[in-house]
Formats: sequence, structure tokens, C-alpha cells
Amino acid sequence: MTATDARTTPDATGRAGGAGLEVRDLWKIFGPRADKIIGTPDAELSRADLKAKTGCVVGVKDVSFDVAPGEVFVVMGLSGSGKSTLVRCLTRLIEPTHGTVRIGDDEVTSCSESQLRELRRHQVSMVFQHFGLLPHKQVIDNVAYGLEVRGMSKKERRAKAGEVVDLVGLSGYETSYPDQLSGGMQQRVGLARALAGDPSMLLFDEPFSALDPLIRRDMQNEVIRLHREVGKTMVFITHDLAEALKLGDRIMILRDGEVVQIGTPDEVVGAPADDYVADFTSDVPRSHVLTLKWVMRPPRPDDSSEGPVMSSSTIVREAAQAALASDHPVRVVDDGELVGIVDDDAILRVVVAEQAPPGTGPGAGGHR
Ligand SMILES: Nc1ncnc2c1ncn2[C@@H]1O[C@H](COP(=O)(O)OP(=O)(O)OP(=O)(O)O)[C@@H](O)[C@H]1O
Repeated sequence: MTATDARTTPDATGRAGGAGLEVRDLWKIFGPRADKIIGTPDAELSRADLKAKTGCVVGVKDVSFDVAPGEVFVVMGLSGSGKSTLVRCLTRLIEPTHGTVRIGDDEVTSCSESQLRELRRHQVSMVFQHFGLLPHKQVIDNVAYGLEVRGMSKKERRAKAGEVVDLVGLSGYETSYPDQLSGGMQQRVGLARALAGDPSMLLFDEPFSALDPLIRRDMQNEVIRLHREVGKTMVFITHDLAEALKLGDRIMILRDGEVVQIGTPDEVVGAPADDYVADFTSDVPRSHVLTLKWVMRPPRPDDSSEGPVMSSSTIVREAAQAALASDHPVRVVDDGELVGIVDDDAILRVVVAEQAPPGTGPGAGGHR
């Protein structure tokens, strides 16, 4: 998902698709002498034991991951798992206790204060749950605010803001004030404001959790559409698995500040790393997420060569109709090579499992 659009201008690095992110050995421990804990046996204590012994709380514990330019990377976990702390450490709104963060060519963890300001103004934008709009400014000026801070002329910034207002579907509301807009529309202003400066990365911290379910769905679709149009790298925090599965190219699941699993949606659902992830994913309609890769079997010499041909990344639900309508099993072909066969009953097992009690269907354990 790295499409670009004529409206997108290249970022500071000359790319339109966004910057990559590299996080290594990142820790955030809140409390007294937190930096003395890393590397000692105390660092291995559970969160509760460490708090009891030292008064310190582990927010993020030894987290490493990479996000590719243009990727949508979702960070998911229950309340208190460290999502907000992690995302704030990426631009040092919270100072990490240990570890390195690189965004594009910048090593964030060794930037000076002025370099950090530049990075936050030009490279990385954040969208929060609380929109943080300026109530006395019109939509257009809220969107243009970051450009104003950068010193762009009024004419130029209004022109740029007009473009992104259009991009997020708010044309006609340029002169409205935030309190005249619904929650969903206010969050569109938040999105437009984040996009206005052509950042190479967008960080979303539970931006839609306060919205009604239907509006929330619209906004998720909006993010998918915007991503197709502008192709920015996105790191999206949520505690909602359905949102994570819908938006993420990959998902990182946190528990008590630690990484439990990093994988594509079908990997997280098809091969949960442990019971914690399995519990999370047990209610997911598997046919909506699992791909043929998870249900195919190796080809046999006596298999029919007349079945419908599909790639292993086809979602089971999308394959079901053609597969069940055919008298021959599906031939799974990747790059011209026959890699597997999907029989009707493999499809039915997934579909029927959706009616079964959670956790009892195929794939509820860890098959890979
Ligand atoms: N300033 C702070 N001082 C001490 N502990 C903190 C501080 N900020 C966060 N924590 C603790 O760090 C842990 C991770 O919190 P964090 O807010 O990052 O989790 P979260 O996954 O974002 O949760 P939520 O979804 O509720 O926002 C929690 O145990 C929290 O109590």
C-alpha cells in the first residue's frame, strides 16, 4: 500500500511514500533512578514486583521493531500495555530510558532539542483521540496552523490547507468553527491538520475511540482511502482488534510493555503467539482474515488440474463462492507455481467455525 498521488509533494528526503522507522531495545521506566534498573536482575521482574520493590513502573520493556516506508503498522494491546508511552517515545514527547529510534535518516534518540522541533514540525505528525483543535479558529486556519508556525505566508498556507480540507472530504466547511462540527468531522480536521505539512510519518494514538461505531467505521475507511492516496508511513495505536485487523499491514501486540507478537493480520489470527493473543482473536470471523495460505494442503499427483486458480493471499471469504461453485478444488498458484490445493471442506471448516463457540474452531491453536 504505497500509492502516491499527484497532490502529494515529496517529503524532506525526496520521497513521497514516507520514512521508515527503526526501534531498537526501547525501554521506558517511570520512577526514581529508572536508568539504573536496565541490565540488572530487577529488569526481569514483573511489572507489579518491580513497582513493589523499587517504586518504578515499566511502561515499555525492551521493544524492537521496524516499520517500512509506506507501511501501516498497528500497535495493539489492552489498557496499560504501554501503547501511548511507546508512541510518545518515538518523537520523545516522553524521553525513553534506553534504546534507539530512527525515523528515515534521523536518529531521534540523539537529536538536539532544535532538531527534535524540526522533526516534529516537518517529518512526523500526530493525531490524538482528543482533537486538540483551536476553538476560536476556523477549520481552514486550524488545518493551516502548523504551516503558520513554520512561517509560511498566509496565502500559501491557506492554499495548502484548502487542498487537504478537500482531501479529507470537508470542502464547504472551511469557515466553520470546531464546535459547529460533529465528532467525526472534527477528527477529519485533525487528519487534515496532520497531513497539511506533508509529513513522512503519521502517528495515530487511538484517534477514533471516542466516536460512535458507525462514524468510527467511516473514519477507518477514510484512513484506508487517505493512505492509498498519500502513501504515508502510519503507526496506529488501538486497543480494538477489529480496527487493527482492518487497518494494519502488520500488527504488534503488547502486554505489560512487552512485545507478544508482530505479524500480518492473518498471522496473528491464524497463528496466535500465545493464549493472550489467542484470547484476543478468538471472536474474529476467521474467513474475513485468513488467507488460502492457511487452509491449503500440498498438491498431490491425482489432483484435478481444472479447478479455479487463486493466489495464496486471497482471503478465504473472497474465495468461498467460486471455490464452492466449482466441481474441482481451488488451485493455489503463486508466481506461476502451484503451491497448494484448497478442498471445499477446508473452506467450510473456516466458515462453519464462525458459528462455533469462540476458540473451538480450526486455527484456534497455533498452526503455522
Ligand atoms: N507518567 C507516568 N508515571 C508513571 N507511570 C506511568 C506514567 N505514564 C504511564 N504510566 C504507566 O505505564 C504503563 C503503560 O501506560 P500507557 O498509558 O502507555 O498504556 P496504554 O496501553 O496506552 O493504555 P491506555 O489504552 O489506557 O491509554 C501503565 O502501567 C501506566 O500506569
